[in-house]
Amino acid sequence: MAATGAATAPQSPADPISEPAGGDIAAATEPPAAPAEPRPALRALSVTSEVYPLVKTGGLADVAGALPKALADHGVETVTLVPGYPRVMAALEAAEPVHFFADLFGGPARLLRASAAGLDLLIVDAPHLYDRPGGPYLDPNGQDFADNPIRFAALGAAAAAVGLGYAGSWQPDLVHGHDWQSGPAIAYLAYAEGPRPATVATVHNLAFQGQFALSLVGVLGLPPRALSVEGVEYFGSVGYLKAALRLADRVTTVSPSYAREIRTPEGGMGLDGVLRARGAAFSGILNGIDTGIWNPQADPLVPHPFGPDSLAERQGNKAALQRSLGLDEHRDALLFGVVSRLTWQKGLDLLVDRLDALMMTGAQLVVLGDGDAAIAEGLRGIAAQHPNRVALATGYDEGLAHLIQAGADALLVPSRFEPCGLTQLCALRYGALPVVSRVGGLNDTVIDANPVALAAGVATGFQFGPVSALGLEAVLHRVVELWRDRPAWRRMQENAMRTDVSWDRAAAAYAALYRQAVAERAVGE
Ligand SMILES: Nc1ncnc2c1ncn2[C@@H]1O[C@H](COP(=O)(O)OP(=O)(O)O[C@H]2O[C@H](CO)[C@@H](O)[C@H](O)[C@H]2O)[C@@H](O)[C@H]1O
Repeated sequence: MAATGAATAPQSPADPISEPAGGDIAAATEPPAAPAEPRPALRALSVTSEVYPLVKTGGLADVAGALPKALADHGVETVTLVPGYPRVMAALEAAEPVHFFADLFGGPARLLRASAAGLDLLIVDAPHLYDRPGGPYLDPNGQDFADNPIRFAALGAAAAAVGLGYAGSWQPDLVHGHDWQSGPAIAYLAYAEGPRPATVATVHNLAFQGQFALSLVGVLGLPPRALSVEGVEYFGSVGYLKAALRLADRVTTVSPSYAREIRTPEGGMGLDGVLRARGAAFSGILNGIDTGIWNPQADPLVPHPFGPDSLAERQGNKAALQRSLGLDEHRDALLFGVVSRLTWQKGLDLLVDRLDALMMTGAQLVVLGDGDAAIAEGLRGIAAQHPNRVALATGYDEGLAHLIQAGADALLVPSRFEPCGLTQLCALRYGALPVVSRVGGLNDTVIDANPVALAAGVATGFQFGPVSALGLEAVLHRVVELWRDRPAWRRMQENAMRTDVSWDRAAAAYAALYRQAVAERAVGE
């Protein structure tokens, strides 16, 4: 594959990141240089398949949306590269073309520079790949787009073009790729000749690996040596996530506990060996949440704002939540909430299994979620038996998600594995005590109400393990027991709400990691 610059650039689709004939129109149209401003300490290109609020299917979007703002306080200027899906294109106010690709995997494409929702964006406007109905990955029937490997290879080719400095005038010091969709970006940069930016790959969920037929290698335009165990080859196929984990200068995941778990054969989903081999280049940095959006004292989606010193106000939100879903408006009924994808990962089948036991305690349950039809069916069945005590809301509903956090007494997250988890962080901030399995980031963010933590006054929620229906039932009984002691419950709510769940610490850690990676690359070159 060509490295940088037009001089070496063939025009074959199998070499998508080489300089196309269109050239750099931004360079041609830019006004004369203004007096030099101090250059920001570090420029990062974030490569992601989703970013809140433009396009979201899960927590990756939240992270990609919030991290740039938090990094700005740590001397990092971030530009976010996303595919030009219809909903992204529709959100752009003013977009400036900064580069043309004559042929980006089967059609012409443009790179647009724009801002939207406070984000500085580069958009891959490739209608043949992204302008279609459906979500970012699935068609309207819920099937993966057959050309997903190509769609995200194109994102990677655009990332590499920006990273290598021949797509527009902005060039990053570092490229930060998220999940398997950014594997090609990391691979193109790793196999580029000449200087390149440092690279960081972050795993938000090891279960999604982007594994495709070996024949794809020819289409990607990677050099033959890429097809080895040291490169993109993964158990006889092409592995996008594997490539990122193997080839990025630094690899991170979203909590220290998950970083430990996925280094083991039990938790590593086939990639533990690759991760162990990275040694100290692989680490866990705990996610935060956007505390501007998730602020119970000033949340436009919450009818009764409240803080740790005005917890009584929460009662109005609980009543509003019960009313909106047709539950009895009992203030003393312990109201559990769930906001989640309904999947095996999230362990909600365990909840279905134990719902009868929960009903016997007199508690109420509100579930907002979408996904597995069998889990939804199980919940619907119980809701039909207890219409005034159990409600299931399907679909994606931002307003209801906020109201559940603000009105439920406890939030259930019984995940089988959880890289970090964001809903328990929102729950801490909103005083809905999180009830979580002792895995991954759930383990790192919730302090269990065991006798020692209660005596020390530091408990913020409930943990259970092992992750089983019986384990869940046991913790539900502990929660019900503690609910009877309202002063203790209230103390826990105050602790929970005072927990620092912001991005600040994580942003400092990412900024430090970026600087190390950039410094090492400079030395290595
Ligand atoms: N029906 C619905 N309506 C409205 N909002 C809904 C919703 N269902 C879910 N959400 C929202 O979607 C987000 C889900 O984030 P999570 O971190 O809990 O899970 P996810 O598994 O998608 O993310 C993966 O990536 C993130 C980010 O790194 C990791 O924290 C996580 O462990 C990993 O599995 C939250 O903001 C939640 O409020």
